[in-house]
Amino acid sequence: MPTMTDTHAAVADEQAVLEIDRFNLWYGAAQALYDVSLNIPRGKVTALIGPSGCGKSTLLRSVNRLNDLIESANIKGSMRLNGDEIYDPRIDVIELRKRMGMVFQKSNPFPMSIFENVVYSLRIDGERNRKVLAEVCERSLRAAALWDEVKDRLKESGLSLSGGQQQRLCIARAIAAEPEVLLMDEPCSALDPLATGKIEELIEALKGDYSVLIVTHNMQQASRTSDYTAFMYLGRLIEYGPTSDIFTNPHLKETEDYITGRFG
Ligand SMILES: Nc1ncnc2c1ncn2[C@@H]1O[C@H](COP(=O)(O)OP(=O)(O)OP(=O)(O)O)[C@@H](O)[C@H]1O
Repeated sequence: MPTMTDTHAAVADEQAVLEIDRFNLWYGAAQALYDVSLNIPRGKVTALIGPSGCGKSTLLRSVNRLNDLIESANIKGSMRLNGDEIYDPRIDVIELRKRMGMVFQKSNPFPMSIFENVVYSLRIDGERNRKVLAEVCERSLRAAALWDEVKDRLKESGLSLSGGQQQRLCIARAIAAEPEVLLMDEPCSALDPLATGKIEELIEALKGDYSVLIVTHNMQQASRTSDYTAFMYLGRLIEYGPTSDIFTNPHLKETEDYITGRFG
């Protein structure tokens, strides 16, 4: 197994929103990430793929420091969000997390109305202007491709929506906060194919306006929705490049074996 990442030259043409530099993570004595270096481009969708247990979720959760909540976790290395060191001991983690959106495997609407779910981050920041709240709500629901389905029921509970709608509501809530990067951890794994298709279309539509880093088990999903793909194996980043190249013309045999289903 190669210990150096094969990063395709095209990645260097992109402007990075997130720079991950020789990042290592241990759970107690067990190392889960080894010297991972990758730049996540601005305004693009980047997919993290790889077999179960290779460290995809660990890497994603490290970006917004969710791994701080795990006592046994220790890190070495650097991550920068628009130039700011994420692991700077002086950084305010709450403020840092506000700069990122996070969408989990299982949708997690708050037990409140659809409207209040979407404008939640603005409420936290003390926004009271109804016109502003209504505008942000509509814009975010439109961006999350949910507006037409819910515009007449904004006062109903977010929990009254279908699973797929709930996941789009969570994306709308994340978008409303204008995140610098949107992190998605297998956002379709609990959804049926129809709802999955809608989320995939939505992710495609977010390109350009948003920088998305998405963990997925599903290679078709990675190839359909992402501009760049990073292949991880056993805690290492093996190959990283434009999605079309990774899927049709990978440089490494390990990547080819994985994407053609020979293991994983
Ligand atoms: N909280 C934890 N404590 C100890 N070990 C952990 C913890 N979370 C993950 N691990 C271990 O770290 C390694 C990477 O796990 P991780 O969940 O990041 O992989 P993954 O690629 O996201 O897997 P999957 O696709 O199955 O979700 C695995 O060996 C896992 O058992």
